[in-house]
Amino acid sequence: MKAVIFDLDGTLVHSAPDIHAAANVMLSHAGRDPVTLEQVIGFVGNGIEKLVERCLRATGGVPDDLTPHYAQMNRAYARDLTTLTRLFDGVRETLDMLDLPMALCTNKPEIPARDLCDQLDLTRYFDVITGGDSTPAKKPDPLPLVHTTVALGLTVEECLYVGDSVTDFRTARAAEMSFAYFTGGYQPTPVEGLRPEECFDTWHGLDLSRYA
Ligand SMILES: O=C(O)COP(=O)(O)O
Repeated sequence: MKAVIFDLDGTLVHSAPDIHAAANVMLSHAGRDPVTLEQVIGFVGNGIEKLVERCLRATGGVPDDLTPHYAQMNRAYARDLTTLTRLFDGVRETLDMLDLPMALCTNKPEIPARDLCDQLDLTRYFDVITGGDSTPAKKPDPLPLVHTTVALGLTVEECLYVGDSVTDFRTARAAEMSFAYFTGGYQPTPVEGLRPEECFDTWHGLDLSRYA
């Protein structure tokens, strides 16, 4: 293994509280009731547009024109990207100890992904940051992961992808890349087709080389 590529939300950072706050600002502008943090945790992972759509569906239905709701969500989220967002315990120690090139491949749009990393002092770890709008397709399409690999100057066989969701798992499988599943994130339920030895539930003392 020559590099490790990480998912962001629910894998490295517990970002749902800020996403939740922004979603409720967006919903209040739309005249809707708020959603709970637990609902939002279930809505994260397929990009901000899907999250907005899922919030609106859960509170009365999806309007024909989603554009103003996306804009409202993006504005509210950009204001408070890291007010409530924290690294999962043990993440920084793992990143500090890993003596390999590292990259990010998230469905969060690239600008907020980069800003969040800057604000939490994460940017310096990553040679490549691929957001949900950095390529024409989002995960679970393999394109963003393959793009990240190529940008690292490596092949898919030389990289490990680390994520917390079925979407991440399917992305890695579609790209034919090794995968490690963090079960302490946003989708703790077992995934069909995932071998138990590919799972870990804590970042403390983690040796990622065993998943390669
Ligand atoms: O859905 C999002 O916006 C981001 O989710 P991800 O970091 O788990 O890909």
